[in-house]
Amino acid sequence: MNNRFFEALRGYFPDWYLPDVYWTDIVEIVIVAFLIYQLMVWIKNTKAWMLLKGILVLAVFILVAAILRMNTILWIARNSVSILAIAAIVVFQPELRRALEKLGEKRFLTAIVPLDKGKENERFSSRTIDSIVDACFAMGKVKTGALIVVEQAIRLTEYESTGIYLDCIVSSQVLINIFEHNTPLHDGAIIVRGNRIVSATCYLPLSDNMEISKELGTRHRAALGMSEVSDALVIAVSEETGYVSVAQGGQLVRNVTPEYLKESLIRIQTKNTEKKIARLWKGRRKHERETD
Ligand SMILES: Nc1ncnc2c1ncn2[C@@H]1O[C@H](COP(=O)(O)OP(=O)(O)OP(=O)(O)O)[C@@H](O)[C@H]1O
Repeated sequence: MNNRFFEALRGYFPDWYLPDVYWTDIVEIVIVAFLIYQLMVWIKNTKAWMLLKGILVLAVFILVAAILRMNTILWIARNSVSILAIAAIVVFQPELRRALEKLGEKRFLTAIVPLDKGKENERFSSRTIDSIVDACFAMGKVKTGALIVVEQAIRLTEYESTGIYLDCIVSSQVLINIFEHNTPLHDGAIIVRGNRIVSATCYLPLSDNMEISKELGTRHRAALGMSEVSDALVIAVSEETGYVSVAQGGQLVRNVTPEYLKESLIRIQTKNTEKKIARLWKGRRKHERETD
């Protein structure tokens, strides 16, 4: 069909050069366009944008050097390309890691290869959501600082190990107790996995985002930093203002309402696909029985 189409087109435009296009070529174009788009989005959302601007300035400088035949500069440029490439990989290691992790996070991968089946069971309940929301706003009211990391698909083992190992069910009372001033566990962050608090006093990576408000200190910087290097949802309760803030995907939303926090938590509550399929299947069977 493809060939017939191009033959007909060639008949109409005999002088035109029309290459043979197969469906694989179209798929290839779509894949490449998608990859370029993702790369552009990645560049826009990370420090890579600054790098790109730097590369452009360097490229213009080298072009001018080439036009003016400045051989020493050209020799330096030629010999430092590989060093610069390695330096870029080192500097952008967190972003590159995040990009690869994001690739593994994609739902289509887990839909085809159910690698994360175990994680499905670790989804948190609505009771956990209510406990977190209640505790955060209760702590905010009395200006008790808190930092809560709600783990998602990416395991936070390396951060978990910086704190004190715990294994207890999430409840608002436990959360309030952990962050109570002058208690051994109040400093640092807690990590919530499923319905359990797995670690307290954890040290999180600090964001080096220059755009973050100067009035925010290290607690909020740590919340943002954690959200930049993982898919976790991080909640910070300010000791200074009592405001509850939410960081996710490198974005910090300050002074959120209980409804906003609850909705954010519901959104990340892992959907149990198995249950869904079972429910659909059950519904179908029921329907079949009724129509029998
Ligand atoms: N890297 C980190 N990882 C985990 N917790 C951290 C980290 N840095 C700071 N914190 C927590 O934040 C507390 C200090 O908060 P700081 O006052 O500097 O931040 P802030 O953003 O101004 O918050 P607040 O509004 O509550 O004062 C520390 O006592 C500690 O509990």
